[in-house]
Amino acid sequence: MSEKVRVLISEEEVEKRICEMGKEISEYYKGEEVHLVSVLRGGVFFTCQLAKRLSVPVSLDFMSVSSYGNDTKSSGVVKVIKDLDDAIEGKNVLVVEDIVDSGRTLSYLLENLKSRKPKSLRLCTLLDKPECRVTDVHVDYTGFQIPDEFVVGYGLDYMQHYRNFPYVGVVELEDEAAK
Ligand SMILES: O=P(O)(O)OC[C@H]1O[C@H](OP(=O)(O)OP(=O)(O)O)[C@H](O)[C@@H]1O
Ligand code: HPA
Ligand SMILES: [Mg+2]
Repeated sequence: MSEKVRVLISEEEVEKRICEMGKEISEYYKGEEVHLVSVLRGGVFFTCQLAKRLSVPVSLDFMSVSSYGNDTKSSGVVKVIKDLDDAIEGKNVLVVEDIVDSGRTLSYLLENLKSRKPKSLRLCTLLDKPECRVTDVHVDYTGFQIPDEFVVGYGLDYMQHYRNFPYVGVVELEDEAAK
């Protein structure tokens, strides 16, 4: 098997949308500070781009969770690989993710963070696949709703590849033997 990547959302579209999201989020937190919790590894590209578009004071921390490993299907088990460095009690926490798919990762993570008593807790995702949800997750800010296709780029990987692509693309698997 080899794979091809078809562009789904161009670099220009992604960056234009992130600017819009930055304005909306800055408006919401006006007069307050926001503490971004970036979800490694996938969320890091979107976090950097979004953070540059926020006009309110920003602080930043990272948490690493994983449930896909090298598969295109969720294992169903969310593993914490790295916890936050700092406490979030009393902070306005905005979780920044690349994608909400089955919802398992974010449902687990939001419950986990809620128990640490932040002042507020909201979720921002670049991509959302609403039709794939197996667990309810409330998303406050969505960049794009996309269909049920496995996507890469802008932080998202297939077998750890393509995270650095500046656009969002769909992975198309090609059977070498069928050629
Ligand atoms: O809604 P879900 O079905 O839970 O899927 C979404 C999660 O899956 C991916 O992470 P992954 O577990 O692949 O780890 P990674 O970010 O390190 O690639 C993605 O970055 C989200 O965190
Ligand atoms: O569509 C996807 N692509 C890459 N990683 C993912 N993790 C959940 N859904 C996806
Ligand atoms: Mg992830």
